[in-house]
Amino acid sequence: MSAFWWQASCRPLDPQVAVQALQRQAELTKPAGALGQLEPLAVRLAAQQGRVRPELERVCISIFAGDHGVVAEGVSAYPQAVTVQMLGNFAGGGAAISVLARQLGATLEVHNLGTVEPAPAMAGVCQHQLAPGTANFTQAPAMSGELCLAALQVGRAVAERAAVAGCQLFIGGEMGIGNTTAASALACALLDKQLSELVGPGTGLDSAGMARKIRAVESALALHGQARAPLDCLQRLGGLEIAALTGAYLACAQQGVSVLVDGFICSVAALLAVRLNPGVADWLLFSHSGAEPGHRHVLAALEATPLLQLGLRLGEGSGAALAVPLLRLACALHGQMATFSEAAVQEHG
Ligand SMILES: O=C(O)c1ccc[n+]([C@@H]2O[C@H](COP(=O)([O-])O)[C@@H](O)[C@H]2O)c1
Ligand SMILES: Cc1cc2nc[nH]c2cc1C
Repeated sequence: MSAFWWQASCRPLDPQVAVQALQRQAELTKPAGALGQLEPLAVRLAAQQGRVRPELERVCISIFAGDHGVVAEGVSAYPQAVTVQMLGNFAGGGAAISVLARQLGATLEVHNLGTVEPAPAMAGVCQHQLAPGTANFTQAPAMSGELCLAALQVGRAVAERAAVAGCQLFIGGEMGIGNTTAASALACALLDKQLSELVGPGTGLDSAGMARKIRAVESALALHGQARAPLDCLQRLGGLEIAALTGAYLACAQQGVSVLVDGFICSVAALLAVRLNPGVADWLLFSHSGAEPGHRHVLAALEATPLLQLGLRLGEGSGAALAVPLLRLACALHGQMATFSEAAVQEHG
């Protein structure tokens, strides 16, 4: 018996299907390896789905939102009120992720974990309101232990519902003014890297803003620097939406649902999930390497090979959504291309 839910085993990949899918790749009418990263991607999806020809019909996108006390340090180019305001935009269909979800035929859920201004009841937004955002972590832990566990649990429940609904690919998105400061502070605590490599402009800070953001992360690390255990780091330096994402990734891996990870903040949540339960790594696919400078270091720590590099820095799950057509096409190629013998094409020179 595991002491905590997140320590329970993740679903194992299907090794026999992996071998069969690899064999099929070798028989398709193309030079070996010519489809580059798309080949291991299709094989990985096959091993995750337990079917030699995987498919990605049912894509589920869940956005997690929360406010951050650290915005009091002047660390974002945008006001805190944007977090709540964007919830309406997500549900109303006008946000980037709303457009992408429609184009992909994906489901889109919006979960408000907790904002300073309580969000008005809005159709299409699940209001959890666990707390009025986090505390300013330059002065106190961002969350109590209980709050952190409650936020993890929201993500877990969302992922478990997605699994029951037959979701074949889970995309977590986030919205939270100030959350790149939290993600950078977490990356500093979790990785053996210089702070200057892990703190960036987020939504578009100028140089004075960057100086304030660096000072805020330095103060946070001075206060909480002893934290190394992932859950302790999350509680002290994280955010409600980051905790929910972490819980969702853990539960997806336990339920056997493939995950497509979005940008910098989501990648930090993925790193936390893998540190809490290494079996999660088998279920993670990485969509892109974005503009925030810390992102590539977090991806490197996860030994991730992201599919796209488009200079994205939006969040909301948008980078992951943009990579879905590529995943679907990788599955179509893997499943529908003719083999050398089927097409009567000579295999060897
Ligand atoms: O996903 C990313 O890589 C990313 C990079 C920069 C900014 N963001 C988004 O911008 C917000 C955080 O930026 P900031 O400057 O307020 O910390 C938050 O809502 C994120 O979704 C997202
Ligand atoms: C407008 C806006 C939209 C966003 N979506 C995710 N983060 C965001 C930050 C801002 C400022």
